[in-house]
Amino acid sequence: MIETDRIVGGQEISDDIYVSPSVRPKQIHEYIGQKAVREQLELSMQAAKMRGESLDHVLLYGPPGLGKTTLSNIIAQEMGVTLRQTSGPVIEKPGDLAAVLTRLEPHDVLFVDEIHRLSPIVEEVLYPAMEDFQIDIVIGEGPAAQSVKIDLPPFTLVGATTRAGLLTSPLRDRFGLVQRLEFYSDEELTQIVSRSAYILGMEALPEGAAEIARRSRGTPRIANRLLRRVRDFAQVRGDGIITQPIADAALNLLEVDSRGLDKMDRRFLQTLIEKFEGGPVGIDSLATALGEERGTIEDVIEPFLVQQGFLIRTPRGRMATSHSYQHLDIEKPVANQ
Ligand SMILES: Nc1ncnc2c1ncn2[C@@H]1O[C@H](COP(=O)(O)OP(=O)(O)OP(=O)(O)O)[C@@H](O)[C@H]1O
Ligand SMILES: [Mg+2]
Repeated sequence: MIETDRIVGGQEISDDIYVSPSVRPKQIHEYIGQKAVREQLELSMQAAKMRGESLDHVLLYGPPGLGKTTLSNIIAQEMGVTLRQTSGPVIEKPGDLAAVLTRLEPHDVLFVDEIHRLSPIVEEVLYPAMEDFQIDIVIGEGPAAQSVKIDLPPFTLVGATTRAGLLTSPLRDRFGLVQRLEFYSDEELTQIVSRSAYILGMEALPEGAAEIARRSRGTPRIANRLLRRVRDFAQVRGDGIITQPIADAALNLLEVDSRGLDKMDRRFLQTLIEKFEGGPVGIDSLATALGEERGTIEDVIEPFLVQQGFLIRTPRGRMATSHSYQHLDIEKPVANQ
């Protein structure tokens, strides 16, 4: 099974809490990369401010650890308003949502993480709240029950999800700004690593930062995590300075390979190649062979492998690319068509 504290996983793990708050960018100019998203948001925020209105509702989606929470904090900061945070699974009943909404001040940002996990009855309450800044709540029970309309101050809902495909279309349609966060380039991640090292008072040479960046799977959260591990190694086995050879040795020890793949990724590709002749094979057969849940494979393993060209998803199933064979050093059989 996949360890929940997978070192190259995009999800937040216990280890991250020591580093994330201090290195999290607070202003938009500190937010590295995601140029298109940043430009769009800056424009919309400026326009909203000029009109004295609240910013349109924003939906941020993309794999974990790419900076959705960070960006929502920045939006509130740039708009000069308070950020209220909650998440889909936390809001169990319509009343929970009503309580959050009625406490908002004009133009506040309400951040709803994992918005795809809102229950349908809660979602119903959200529609008029987003559209007309109004909610209908039911007071009392049985025949005496009464529906009451409550006006809300204009606010901005920032929804975040790793699974945009799971959003219902009425919810999705109510966001004025829908932005997809992309994996970061090696150059952008190098900047992120260097910036974090500086903030944390570490000495990292540019090649050392670049080595960590290359192995961080396009994900700032992973880059910051690997940086901390490399620092430990540098202190114990070196002189504390993060050089390229030190970063390389530390990451090899952690079994994060030159492309950022870990044991789990390699096992996935190996199974696909060795048990299924490289595919195409259905996701369910692969899941069974690996003893993993289908959802985990789809969310946690595949996106990065697809993005890096190790894997393709076809209507007939998953297929390993020649890139995979090369990376695992397995000879690709000549097709006999
Ligand atoms: N553009 C960026 N520039 C610099 N650092 C960043 C950037 N984006 C994210 N980070 C760093 O990566 C860490 C993870 O980001 P964040 O918590 O915003 O991810 P997320 O997309 O909300 O993930 P999740 O889906 O797990 O909620 C942050 O602590 C921050 O330090
Ligand atoms: Mg988050």
